[in-house]
This record gives sequence, C-alpha cells and structure tokens, in this order.
Amino acid sequence: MTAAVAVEGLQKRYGDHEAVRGVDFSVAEGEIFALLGPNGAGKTTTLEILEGFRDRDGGRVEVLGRDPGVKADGHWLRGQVGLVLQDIAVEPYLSVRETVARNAGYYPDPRNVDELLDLVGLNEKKGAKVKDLSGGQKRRLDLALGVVGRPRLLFLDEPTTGFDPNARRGAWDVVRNLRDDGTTIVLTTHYMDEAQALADSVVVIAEGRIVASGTPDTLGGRDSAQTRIRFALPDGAALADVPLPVSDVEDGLVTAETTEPTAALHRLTGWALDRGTPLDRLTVEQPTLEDVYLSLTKEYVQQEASSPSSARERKAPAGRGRRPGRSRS
Ligand SMILES: Nc1ncnc2c1ncn2[C@@H]1O[C@H](COP(=O)(O)OP(=O)(O)OP(=O)(O)O)[C@@H](O)[C@H]1O
Repeated sequence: MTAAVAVEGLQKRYGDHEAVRGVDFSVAEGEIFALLGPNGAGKTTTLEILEGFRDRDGGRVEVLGRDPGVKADGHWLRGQVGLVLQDIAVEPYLSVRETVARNAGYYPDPRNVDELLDLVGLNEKKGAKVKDLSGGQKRRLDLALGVVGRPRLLFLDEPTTGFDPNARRGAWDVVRNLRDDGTTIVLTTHYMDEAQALADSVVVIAEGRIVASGTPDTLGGRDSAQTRIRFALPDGAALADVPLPVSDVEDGLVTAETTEPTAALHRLTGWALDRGTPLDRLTVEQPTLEDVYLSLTKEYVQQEASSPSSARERKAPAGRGRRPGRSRS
C-alpha cells in the first residue's frame, strides 16, 4: 500500500521546549488514522507541520508524495488536502448553502452542494445564517467545507467536539463514507470511542514521543490482555469456593482475571448452577481502548497537569483557521 503520509524522525522545538521529539509514522492511502495523546502531547504541532502551516526543525515529512515544508508545493497540496479545524472563520451572515456553494467555487471538481448538505445532516438548515447555527451544526458545516473540494487527504481536528450522541454517530457515518469513497483521513480526537469506531490505525503520542501504535483492537497488547469477570459472591458461598483465581473483592463484588474466558465462564456458571444460586451482577469485560490509552498515558498526564504548558491557550498559526475561506484556484 502506498503511504499518503510518511513521517520520519520529526522534530519541533518552541524555544527550548521540545514539542515533537523524533516521531515516525505513516498513514496508508485510503485508511482512517487517529493521532491520540494527552493535552500538550504534540498532536496539533505535528498536524500543522503536515498541513504546511508550521516549519519543522528536523526529520522527513511527505504528504501525498510532496514535502509540505516546500512552499512551491503548497498550492498543489492545498488542492488535494481538506482541513476540518477548530473555529474555522466563516461569514456569519451568509446562509449555510451560500457558504458551502461559495467554497465549492474554489475547486475544479467540487461535490454537489445539496448532496453534501444532506450527507452532513444540514439539509434543514440550508437557509439558516451561519451565525444562528448551534455549536454541533457549525462543526457539521466545518466538515462540509473540508470535503467540498473532494480532497484525497482530509485532516480532521477533533471533529465531533460539541456534538450530541446522535450527531456524533451521524458524523462517524460521514467519515466512514468518505473513507469508503477513497479519501485518506487523519484525525485527532480525545474520545476513545471515536477512535475505536473510526480508526484503522492509531498512534499515541505523549511529550512529543510515540508511546504506542497499532490498530484500536491491538494497541498496547489489548488483544492479549486479560478478560475481567465480575460477579456478586452468592449468598452462603465462601470466597475460597469460587472456582477462579480471584484478583479483587470490593463491596461483595468479586473480580477474576483470565486469558481463557470461555473455560473460566464455563467453570464459574457450572459452579453457580450446581449450587443453585444465581450470579448476580455478572459482567465480562475486556479492556477498552480507553482503558489501554489511560494506562499508556497515565505518567505523562500527571506531569502535564503540573506543567504550565497545559494552561497555555493555543493560537492557530496565521491562516490555519481561515484556509477554507481562501481561494484555492
Ligand atoms: N506556538 C507555540 N509556542 C510555544 N509553545 C507551543 C506552541 N504551540 C505549542 N506549544 C507547546 O508545544 C507542546 C505541544 O503542543 P500541541 O499544541 O502540539 O499539543 P496537542 O497534543 O495538540 O495538545 P491538545 O490536545 O491540548 O490540543 C505543548 O507543551 C505546548 O505548550
């Protein structure tokens, strides 16, 4: 598979702060790739370098085969790459349809505006002024503006922040449809269920370094992790009678961990049936992506919480938030 994005040894410093410290990853053409990490990890810096908005201090970067740091390739790249950023500047007094139609005019082969508004769930708001949209509706408009030019590669920066649960699922469908249409997608998100639902591959960065990479199902050894079985100890049963190795008991709730859940459950339920006592509050869980992510990033988050950078208000580099409104012809 060809790489849509290739990053090797990427480095970026702000003064004496090393924000990105030798990051390597690649994004295959046609996949959804998620860049995850705690606040201040270096995700936005990395994306901004890929988008051509920031210079790097070291390493190699290729986006669709071109170096985004080479200004002469900027025009070509802008025609191939779509961006959905936080706080895109749009005309507040234009209608939703006018806004999308105006941006469609910047591209040689834009999507059909009405079909696109339908796709992102803004059909009923076509005539509404942008200033009157809710937060979640504005993000849908951002998404429409990011894809109206049929980009080969789409950067999505926290695409569903502020969405209600139904709108999030709608946005996920849009993103999947785009991928199925052949668009490569690079997204950042703080929602692990979003990464789980969408991403074909993920990279977790913390303090400017990669701490784990893989698929959502295998990240951090998740596929070989222990299954957790929990149940209330039946009335009259002693802990010693439980036919599984117990790892914890809290408030009468017994936890056992196993790498062979089928056999373990068979033993446990057989034991309960023989005794004629139900297993109340029985649950069987594998670690979620969020569990794995939290354990991978725990040490970095503690340091981040006490670092002044976590409180810094990030300013988009000049032009970043305004790009979809600029002419790309
Ligand atoms: N323009 C800047 N000037 C100085 N320091 C910066 C600048 N931009 C980012 N940093 C610092 O670089 C580090 C990485 O920041 P970055 O915005 O890339 O993190 P992030 O992973 O996107 O975080 P978040 O999840 O909070 O958006 C942070 O410590 C941040 O304070």
